[in-house]
Amino acid sequence: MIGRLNHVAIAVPDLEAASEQYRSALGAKVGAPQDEPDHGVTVVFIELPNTKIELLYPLGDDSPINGFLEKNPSGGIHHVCYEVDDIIAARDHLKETGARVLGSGEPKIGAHGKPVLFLHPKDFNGCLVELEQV
Ligand SMILES: C[C@@H](C(=O)O)C(=O)SCCNC(=O)CCNC(=O)[C@H](O)C(C)(C)COP(=O)(O)OP(=O)(O)OC[C@H]1O[C@@H](n2cnc3c(N)ncnc32)[C@H](O)[C@@H]1OP(=O)(O)O
Ligand SMILES: [Co+2]
Repeated sequence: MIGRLNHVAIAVPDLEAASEQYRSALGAKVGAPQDEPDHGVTVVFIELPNTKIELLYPLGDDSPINGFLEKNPSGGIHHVCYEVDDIIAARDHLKETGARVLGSGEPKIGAHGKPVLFLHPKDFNGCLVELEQV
């Protein structure tokens, strides 16, 4: 059911410093910061030849990544995003397997303008999973 790896997200305590490090130390192609108010984060995408890295920084007081950054003050890998063809079919199948779909259970529009959903990390070996319909 899942297809390509769309992105790996890293929560960072300093978005500008992390962007600059990927640009100058790692020599990566780094995009501009993008506010995602529906998701409570500001994101910076880094284009790699085979996938993307999504740097995440909290936006607003009730950002879903506040708790993660409190527990991991120097940042850390926050989620992986897999592509699916049909997010509603994927969601319904996953619910049948007992996986918890986060939030309202309805897809939201993600940073690429496409529907996304999140699955509880405790149901996936401690790894928060995002699904994106492509
Ligand atoms: C823009 C968009 C896009 O790409 O298009 C995005 O990516 S938006 C990316 C940001 N949006 C999201 O993450 C939306 C989905 N996330 C959520 O709903 C939340 O962050 C949860 C995953 C439910 C975590 O909520 P909260 O921080 O309140 O944590 P909690 O204290 O209830 O956590 C319950 C347990 O899960 C662990 N936990 C929390 N976040 C985790 C993570 N990212 N990876 C692995 N484990 C994690 C905690 O350490 C804790 O474990 P222990 O009990 O063992 O200590
Ligand atoms: Co993401």
